[in-house]
Amino acid sequence: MTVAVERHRRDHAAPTGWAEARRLAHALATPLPAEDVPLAAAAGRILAAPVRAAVPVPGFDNSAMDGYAVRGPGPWRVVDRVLAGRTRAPAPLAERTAVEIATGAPVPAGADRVVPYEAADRRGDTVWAAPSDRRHIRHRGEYARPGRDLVPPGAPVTPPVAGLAASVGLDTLTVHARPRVRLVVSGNELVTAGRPGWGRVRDAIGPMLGPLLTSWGAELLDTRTVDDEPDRFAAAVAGSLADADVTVVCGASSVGPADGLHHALDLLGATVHVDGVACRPGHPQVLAQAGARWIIGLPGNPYAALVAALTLADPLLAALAGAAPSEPASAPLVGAPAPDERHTRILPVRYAADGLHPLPGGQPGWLGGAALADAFAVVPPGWRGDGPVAVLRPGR
Ligand SMILES: Nc1nc2c(c(=O)[nH]1)N[C@H]1C(S)=C(S)[C@@H](COP(=O)(O)OP(=O)(O)OC[C@H]3O[C@@H](n4cnc5c(N)ncnc54)[C@H](O)[C@@H]3O)O[C@H]1N2
Ligand code: MOO
Repeated sequence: MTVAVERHRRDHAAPTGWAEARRLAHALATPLPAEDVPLAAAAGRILAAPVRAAVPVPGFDNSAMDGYAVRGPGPWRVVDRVLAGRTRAPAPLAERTAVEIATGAPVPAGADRVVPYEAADRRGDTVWAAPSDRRHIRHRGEYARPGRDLVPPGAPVTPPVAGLAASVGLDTLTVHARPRVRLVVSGNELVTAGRPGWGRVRDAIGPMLGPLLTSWGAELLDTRTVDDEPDRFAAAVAGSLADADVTVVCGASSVGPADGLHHALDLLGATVHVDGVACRPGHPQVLAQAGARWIIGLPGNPYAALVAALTLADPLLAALAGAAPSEPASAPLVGAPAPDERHTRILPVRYAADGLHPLPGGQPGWLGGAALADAFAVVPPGWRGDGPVAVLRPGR
């Protein structure tokens, strides 16, 4: 009870505005150190150093078409056939000769252009073609020279970035470490499998947040369940800090006698940056820091937990991974909710031709609306149904 009474006093502090909470969660954190990782493992990470060409691309003058490499005015006598994959240069072309050539094969020195098959007329060993300005030759280093920076630090490693890196001779990329995250799910009432008996509640947050945090770039260390006894709960949070950059706690963030997050943060001497956010649902959310470690407290109601994760976990993980804050899209909202002067409301919505339509089933304790949602509309305080609203899409 002492815990609850202390909390009531602190709870008079004004909550942080939703947009400000989101901004703080990104602005307060600095990126984790850089590491070199193989291309296959780099997708989704954020570059800590530029992608720098190690070799010229193309690596040698080569044909952009299947056809004939020719020299001088035609007709030309076909003297050889050059396919891709050879590692020695073909013999230089003499005047009025041609080689049959494949796309990507090295063009012999002296060739003026490549005549595609479609533009060529071959009879026996002789080939004719109309004059043309199109050369169809890709020159060594025309796309990139060694040492050229192609993608800047801070950019995400998309599949094309990985492909580009391979094309310029790289096997690894220098990226920021992934934030190591642990989920601590608390509640005496929780069960983690099967049909909950009377008085029991199935944990819905662990199965939702694990994949969500991973989609935001986290390396999920594990999910731990812990009961509500304050000292055991505090020990679980303290223990998690040993190896987790971010400990996400759910179901202990409010003001009740069993809501021990603030007690745990006091014992840790943590700095609390956000304690309550002016949004519905999801107001009992916490962002705290103990040294270089971060603690996020999410409410126990599952939809409220999702909203709070969108508010604090998404931007914090982005910042630790070295990514820019995600800029929400915006779209008109059709069917205004009742005005709320003080809170930002986060609604599950479906896209339609005329805009976003709120879905039923957005109660704090129920994921029915969220499960069918295309996205989540952010309705600012005092919104009266005019103009577009910001839209969040989990799983960027
Ligand atoms: N006097 C006040 N009471 C409450 C307030 C308040 O401001 N003043 N806020 C309410 C709001 S809003 C929320 S949200 C909850 C948040 O409470 P906690 O974060 O401390 O969470 P619990 O009390 O443990 O649980 C709340 C609710 O959610 C269920 N739950 C918890 N964990 C899970 C889980 N992993 N999966 C599914 N369901 C879960 C739990 O059984 C409770 O029903 O506080 C309100 N009270
Ligand atoms: O966070 Mo609570 O209702 O706002 O579920």
